[in-house]
Amino acid sequence: MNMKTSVAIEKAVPVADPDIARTEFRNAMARMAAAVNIVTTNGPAGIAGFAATAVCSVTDNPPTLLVCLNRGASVHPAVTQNGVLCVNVLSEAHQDLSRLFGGKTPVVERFAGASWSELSTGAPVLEDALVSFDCRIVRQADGGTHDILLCEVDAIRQRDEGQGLIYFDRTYHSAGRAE
Ligand SMILES: NC(=O)C1=CN([C@@H]2O[C@H](COP(=O)(O)OP(=O)(O)OC[C@H]3O[C@@H](n4cnc5c(N)ncnc54)[C@H](O)[C@@H]3O)[C@@H](O)[C@H]2O)C=CC1
Ligand SMILES: Cc1cc2nc3c(=O)[nH]c(=O)nc-3n(C[C@H](O)[C@H](O)[C@H](O)COP(=O)(O)O)c2cc1C
Repeated sequence: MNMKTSVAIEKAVPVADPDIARTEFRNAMARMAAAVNIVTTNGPAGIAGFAATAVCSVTDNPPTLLVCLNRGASVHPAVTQNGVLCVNVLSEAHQDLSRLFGGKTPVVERFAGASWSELSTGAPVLEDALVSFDCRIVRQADGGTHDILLCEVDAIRQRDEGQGLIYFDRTYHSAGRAE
């Protein structure tokens, strides 16, 4: 079969200028679809939460996730000092909530946008999240501008209905079935 594609394949040229490299990297990352989460924390350093796509599974033994958090984010001290966090996986109904937690908005306004409960660590659990992973941060690695947080899962709450929320090409999409 003669299958033609209309995809332009460009030669990979290493970029010397770090600003251009950052822009190219971000433009490339914008083509990588990702699930959207709200990562929350609570404890002695206060309540906080932020929208996050840099979240993934590490191992199931013990169940562990990683979360990459920008060191310059206003939420950084609260998350790292509390040592606990909850990864709340968003549904398609949560676009506005994701925008609220995506930066700049004061913490009180962020949490006023939805209903919350808690599981074992005290980190806020979004009532209608698709799934919530309540975690303790067990290790922190240096990722340059970001800290890579290894998080052991203490408790999980999930619901069966609802479609996922996907971030792709800098816009939100619903994660329906492909077929
Ligand atoms: N991992 C991260 O820290 C992410 C941060 N953001 C922030 O949200 C805002 C809006 O982002 P977009 O509309 O998607 O446009 P954008 O051009 O800033 O980002 C495009 C893509 O690049 C990646 N990215 C962006 N900033 C990054 C960073 N500082 N470190 C590592 N990867 C990064 C993400 O995959 C993002 O979807 C920006 O301020 C951006 O920095 C967004 C997504 C992920
Ligand atoms: C869709 C989306 C995904 C994001 N993913 C991450 C992420 O994985 N890690 C991160 O540190 N910041 C991420 N951000 C940015 C944070 O949500 C934002 O910096 C955070 O809310 C703190 O902002 P503040 O410093 O204004 O409080 C993301 C933003 C958006 C809109």
